Amino acid sequence: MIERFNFKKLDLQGAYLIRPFYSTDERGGFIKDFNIEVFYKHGITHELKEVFYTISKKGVIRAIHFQLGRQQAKLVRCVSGHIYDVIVDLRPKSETFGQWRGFDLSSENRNEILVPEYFGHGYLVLEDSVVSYKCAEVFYSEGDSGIMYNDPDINIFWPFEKIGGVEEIIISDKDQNLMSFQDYNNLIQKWDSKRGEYGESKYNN
Ligand SMILES: Cc1cn([C@H]2C[C@H](O)[C@@H](COP(=O)(O)OP(=O)(O)O[C@H]3O[C@@H](C)C(=O)[C@@H](O)[C@H]3O)O2)c(=O)[nH]c1=O
Repeated sequence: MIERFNFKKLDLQGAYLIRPFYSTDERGGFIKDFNIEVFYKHGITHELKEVFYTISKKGVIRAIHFQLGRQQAKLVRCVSGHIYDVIVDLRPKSETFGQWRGFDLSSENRNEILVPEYFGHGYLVLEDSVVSYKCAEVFYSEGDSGIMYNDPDINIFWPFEKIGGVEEIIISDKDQNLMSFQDYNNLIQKWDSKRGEYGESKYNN
């Protein structure tokens, strides 16, 4: 069995749901989740700069993260287990600013999400999981930032019932003290006046 790469443009402009190349035979399976030429053909021209993996127990929530400065587009896939993955459009000039979309990513469905620059990203772990990231920018610790997973303005519907309720979440200290969407809006205003247009150029910090 051979399944070719498949790219689905999402309604948050610049984001994609991608099914990797997959083939199976009597030995097992073969998955290719990135190929520069195929991605280029579909208009995704990010340079791959960094790859990392996170390992999480059921109930872990990592959200909603982004880098302030040195924007980092990333290709995210759950290589083992099952997560509920969420992207949030944080481009102030976008028609879908502040909107979120959620996706089941699992080793079974093999789906991956292309998270564009200026998006927030996070996930809830529904089964013990390993998640892979292929990033178009390196990690920039000074710019490491995020918005609270339960921000009332963004209002993400996390499937907490699948982990036994919200009281079961496992969350880092950092993620319990992230900014609100309102704070983010205020921050953007400051950037606008100090550094020019947000959303159209990469910052060099
Ligand atoms: C993300 C990252 C973290 N680190 C370090 C910082 C810290 O000491 C340790 C763990 O970092 P964190 O707690 O921020 O890891 P984590 O909460 O898994 O952060 C990740 O969450 C998801 C949702 C994303 O989208 C990623 O881009 C990233 O922000 O690893 C790096 O050295 N390089 C990296 O690229």
